[in-house]
Amino acid sequence: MSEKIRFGVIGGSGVYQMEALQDVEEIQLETPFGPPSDRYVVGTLHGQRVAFLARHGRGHRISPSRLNQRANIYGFKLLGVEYLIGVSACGSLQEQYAPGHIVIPDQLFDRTTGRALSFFDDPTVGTDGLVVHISLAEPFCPFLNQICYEAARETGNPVHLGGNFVTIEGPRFSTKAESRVFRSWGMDIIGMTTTPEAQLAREAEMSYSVMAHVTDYDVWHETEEPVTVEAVVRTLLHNAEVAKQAVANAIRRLADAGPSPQANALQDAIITDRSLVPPEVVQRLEPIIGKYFSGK
Ligand SMILES: CSC[C@H]1O[C@H](OP(=O)(O)O)[C@H](O)[C@@H]1O
Ligand SMILES: Nc1ncnc2[nH]cnc12
Repeated sequence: MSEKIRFGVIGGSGVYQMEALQDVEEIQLETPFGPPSDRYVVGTLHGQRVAFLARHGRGHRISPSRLNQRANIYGFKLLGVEYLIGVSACGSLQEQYAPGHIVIPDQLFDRTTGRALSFFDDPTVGTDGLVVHISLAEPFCPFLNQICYEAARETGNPVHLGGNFVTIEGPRFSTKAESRVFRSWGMDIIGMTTTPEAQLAREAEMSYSVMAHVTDYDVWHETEEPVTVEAVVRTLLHNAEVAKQAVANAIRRLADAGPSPQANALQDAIITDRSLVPPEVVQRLEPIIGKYFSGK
């Protein structure tokens, strides 16, 4: 890959393309983890090269549990992405986060059950022999969160900086009992895809934030109907336009940004004696860990 593309965008429900990209080319990538959700669409926005991927594939064909999120993130890494913005539809668990609002969460709570959560924990692709424990105390990049917040505010749409985002396995929506428990735990918004996207981005040393746009009040609200796909889609049209505008503003604000603040996230995370890590493991994960083994 000759050209380095520093900025990436993953579009979720309702965001399957970014019309603002110019001089577009489509790139099909293969990864050691299999194929990403779709072809990457690379184009220019505010003078920056940006790679866009439809998280569920164009046409929304892949269920949250079946997403090959490792392939998606690995593909962005191959392209050279340092800053990655996810766009996600979410339910609200608090009255003040109303449908149509944007939330830039600062915390993540994992309630998924069956996903591949790490590049470094997969016997089927031969990563035995390398143990890595990243820090996820701050699961979203605080620097990028601030940029996304200001970028979203610029649209004039209501936006909240901070919030606890719970990721459920899906694909079903929650029961009322579950929704009430999440509220009692202090959760603010609910979705199905930010785990493991956020932690894989951290493992890949990218800055990652999610622009979560609220489509519904999940199922806890006394006076609102329980969430349905129909209700989500009704709100999506407005939300998707605001989110795309906010992402474009964020790219403009990132134009002069230095290297990602997460660029050394693996520095203190590799516990295995480096001389014992099998060369094939290093080779398979070269775009992610190569720099830590180049002097081996
Ligand atoms: C269409 S409602 C449920 C669906 O929407 C969200 O998707 P994404 O995060 O990709 O925008 C949610 O996580 C579920 O996958
Ligand atoms: N209520 C909800 N629960 C989980 N994911 C969602 N995506 C949009 N609304 C949602």
